[in-house]
Amino acid sequence: MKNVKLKICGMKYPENIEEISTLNPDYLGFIFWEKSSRNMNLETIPEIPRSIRKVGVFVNASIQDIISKVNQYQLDIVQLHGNESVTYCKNVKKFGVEVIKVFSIGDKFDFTTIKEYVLFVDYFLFDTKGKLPGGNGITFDWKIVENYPYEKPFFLSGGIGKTEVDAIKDFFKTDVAKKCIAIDVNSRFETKPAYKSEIKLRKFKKLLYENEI
Ligand SMILES: O=C(O)c1ccccc1N[C@@H]1O[C@H](COP(=O)(O)O)[C@@H](O)[C@H]1O
Repeated sequence: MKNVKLKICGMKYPENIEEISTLNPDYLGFIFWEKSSRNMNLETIPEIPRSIRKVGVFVNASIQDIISKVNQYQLDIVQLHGNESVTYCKNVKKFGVEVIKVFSIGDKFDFTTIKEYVLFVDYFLFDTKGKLPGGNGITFDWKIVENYPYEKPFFLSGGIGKTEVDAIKDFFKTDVAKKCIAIDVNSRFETKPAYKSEIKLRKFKKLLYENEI
């Protein structure tokens, strides 16, 4: 049994945060990008179990802004979803948070281009290249990830919904999946922007479990 972790991203509404927390995901994500319909604008995040790690998602933000949000919302992890450099990641890590660096994948991807990041981030996250920096709701060809050459663990993301369960199952038969620590879901589980369906997510979690993913 692989027991992959689950990250539910793009949370915004207090009652929905509390409701989705009852599913005990491993990570809850909050978008800090003003142009997103999921932009987080609450003063505080409601109390959630400590076992659920809070991830702040940023797109080319200033380090100052990141640090202020980490302190305000007690974020455990920072997800960098823009063109942040290796030096930038290194500087964010100095503040004692874990760093997820995102790379968006198109028709092909040269993993040698991200080698310099390996020493300075905690995880990679592979998302689909699209019109928006993230939250495009479309999948990419996961076969590309089979060429991933590093040991650094990664999150698999981009348009994942219930219809991807069979593909996820197949992906977890590949060698590279040993390095995939989490499945990241977002727009495909929404009933309206940023509002996640508890029923759909519960079913998805159950399907992952039943398929021994
Ligand atoms: O969701 C957004 O609005 C968003 C905006 C800016 C950066 C990242 C964003 N979301 C991230 O995108 C991925 C994939 O989402 P989806 O499944 O394709 O909807 C996810 O990691 C979100 O954190």
